[in-house]
Amino acid sequence: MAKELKGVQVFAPATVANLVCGFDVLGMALQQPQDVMTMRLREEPGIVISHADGYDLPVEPEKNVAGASLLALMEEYPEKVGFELIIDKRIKPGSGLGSSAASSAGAVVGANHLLGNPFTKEDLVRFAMNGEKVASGVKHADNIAPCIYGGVTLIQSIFPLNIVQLTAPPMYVTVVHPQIEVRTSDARQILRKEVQLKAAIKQWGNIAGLVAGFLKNDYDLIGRSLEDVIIEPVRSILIPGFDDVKRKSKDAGALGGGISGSGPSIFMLSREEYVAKGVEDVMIDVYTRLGIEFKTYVTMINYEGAKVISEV
Ligand SMILES: Nc1ncnc2c1ncn2[C@@H]1O[C@H](COP(=O)(O)OP(=O)(O)OP(=O)(O)O)[C@@H](O)[C@H]1O
Ligand SMILES: N[C@@H](CCO)C(=O)O
Repeated sequence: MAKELKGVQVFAPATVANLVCGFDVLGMALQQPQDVMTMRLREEPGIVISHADGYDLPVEPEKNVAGASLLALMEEYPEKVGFELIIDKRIKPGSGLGSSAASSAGAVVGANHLLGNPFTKEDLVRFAMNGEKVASGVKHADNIAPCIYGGVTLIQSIFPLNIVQLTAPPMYVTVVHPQIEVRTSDARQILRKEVQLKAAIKQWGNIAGLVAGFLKNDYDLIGRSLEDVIIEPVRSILIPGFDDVKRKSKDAGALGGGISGSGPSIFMLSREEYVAKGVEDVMIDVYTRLGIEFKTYVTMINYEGAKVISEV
């Protein structure tokens, strides 16, 4: 009988990319939902992927985001190694909640642990960006970085990779995921390639305001800065109920919010739990009236990121 090699179970959190005005540069990790992944070293080199969930995702390493990320890691590891990976997705693919990033980040965090932690977190982000390239056609890190570091992260630059970990005051995050699929690759293709100077000035004022609001624990500034004049007006057309959810959530006391990643999920930030729960009621009401199936989460910022929870 083949001997069982070392294995681990990894939790990888959902993430909200963009954080409204910070397209491709800001992201936040959530406490819920989280993907679960079981990984083992193999005696043979190579990657074997299977799914413990009902999603029809590719198992070929170069087509699965987890496999593509591991291949990048293996290229920089000095010895030949092999991994077996069982993915149990709790974050639905195409949700806008960083489903692809959770698989990519979870896989490299698990592999690094199994190999004795030869790589830094920044290395792991670099490897996992190869998974995002498979999912969306572009190596962006605004989901990957918060998934690996936890909390709120700023991608100051992709090439060279420069990640800034931001502090942020405690906040509740209410999420509604209408059960329609918006692929990141499609949601990127509909964006205009040029931006008006007037819109750019508004946008970079908001990004700077949001970052300053996080660092100063200034909830009012955070709320005032949660505005996107470039991406949201184009993408929100793909999400039925978006304007209603946003307006009514703010009336219910939310600081603000917008599209999570490339959608269709919508997120709203609140300072108090009772407000976050009131926002959930608003979301339930809007989607029940529209007759669209949905799922909601009332959660908080996850400050830990993807982690090995046990050896198996
Ligand atoms: N292990 C995997 N987990 C999730 N998606 C995968 C995986 N492997 C390949 N994919 C592909 O990646 C795409 C899903 O990624 P996509 O970026 O569109 O969704 P998302 O990660 O939920 O959204 P967002 O990045 O906006 O938060 C699908 O086309 C899916 O087939
Ligand atoms: N920044 C990315 C996140 C989604 O993966 C986008 O909005 O397209």
